[in-house]
Amino acid sequence: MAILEVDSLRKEYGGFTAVEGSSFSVERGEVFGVVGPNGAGKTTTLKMLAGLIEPTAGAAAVAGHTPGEPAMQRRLGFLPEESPLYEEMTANGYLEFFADLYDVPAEAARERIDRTLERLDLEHRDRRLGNMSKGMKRKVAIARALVNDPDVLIFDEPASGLDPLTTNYIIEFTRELSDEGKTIVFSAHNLFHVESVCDRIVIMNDGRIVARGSVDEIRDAHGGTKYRVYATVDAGGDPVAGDPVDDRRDGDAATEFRHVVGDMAAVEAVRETVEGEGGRVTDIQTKTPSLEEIFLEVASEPADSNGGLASGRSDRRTETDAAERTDEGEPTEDAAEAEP
Ligand SMILES: Nc1ncnc2c1ncn2[C@@H]1O[C@H](COP(=O)(O)OP(=O)(O)OP(=O)(O)O)[C@@H](O)[C@H]1O
Repeated sequence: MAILEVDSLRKEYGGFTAVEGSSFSVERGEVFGVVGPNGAGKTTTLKMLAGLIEPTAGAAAVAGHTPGEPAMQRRLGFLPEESPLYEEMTANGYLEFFADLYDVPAEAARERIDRTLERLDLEHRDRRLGNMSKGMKRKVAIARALVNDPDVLIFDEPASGLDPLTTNYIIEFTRELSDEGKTIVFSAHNLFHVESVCDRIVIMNDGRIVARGSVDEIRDAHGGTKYRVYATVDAGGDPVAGDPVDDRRDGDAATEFRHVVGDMAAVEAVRETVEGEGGRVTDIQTKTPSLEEIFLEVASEPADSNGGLASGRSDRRTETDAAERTDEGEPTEDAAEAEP
């Protein structure tokens, strides 16, 4: 059952469209990744879900509530990309302060804070936040997002700029939270982590969703596994009956080449051609594209508003946006970007 629904979200800043036609839903207990290059619209999307900024058009619902409603805020934990903390406070004092804001009874708050900081392996809890390392501060910010024991967590770049050990800790912690039934939506640049922890993802580019699904589904939709067939034929022979090959080395006695094909039937066709020329296949290797390779491919292609790839790139500053606004009502003003 979907706990988070996003329907045709759009966000404009002045004449600039930062997010356009964004629709997706997240099931209870899922880890859902929002991926994309710098400026793709990830933070804007997450802020709209957290109720920190108002969409220009479209709607979102978290556990049945509109972002920003007090009932939703109680069920949501948000970790902003930048999380300035009150430098003079200790980690304990800071987290107790936020627990109090959420009306968590003092004893329950103490237990929750202790447990979370223990799991995050945060030492020196009575050290001033201003004297903590970047990684320690990030852990405190994560603990703050959990202080109200939310069902849904929205993490914007939870491990950005941290060392590999701390990063792994945070990614592992995210996985544990999901195992406990929490729903997590997070954005990240590290695609290896995204691939290792996310059930499903959307890839955004230029404000639009350009691919969606599990990493495997996206991989299949973008060519899936490829087969590299290495073969040799006598010099002068025709390696694959006129098909252009990807790599070819002409020697005095033989021509060696590599041909990349998409399925086993094509592999067999190459083999038959090669053997028909008196040559032989010397090796066959499978090549599965990494999420990074797919990302680079889709991030350079235009998108339609449904998350499929389309033929025409939309200009994010088009006049047609103005026409759309007239149909859908006046854009609303941004809510103040305050911390929740
Ligand atoms: N308050 C704002 N006013 C005007 N433009 C904005 C504002 N916030 C974001 N933008 C623009 O909207 C676009 C999307 O920004 P957003 O921060 O959502 O991207 P992002 O995918 O999170 O990028 P990054 O990976 O660099 O954090 C960018 O071009 C950005 O400059």
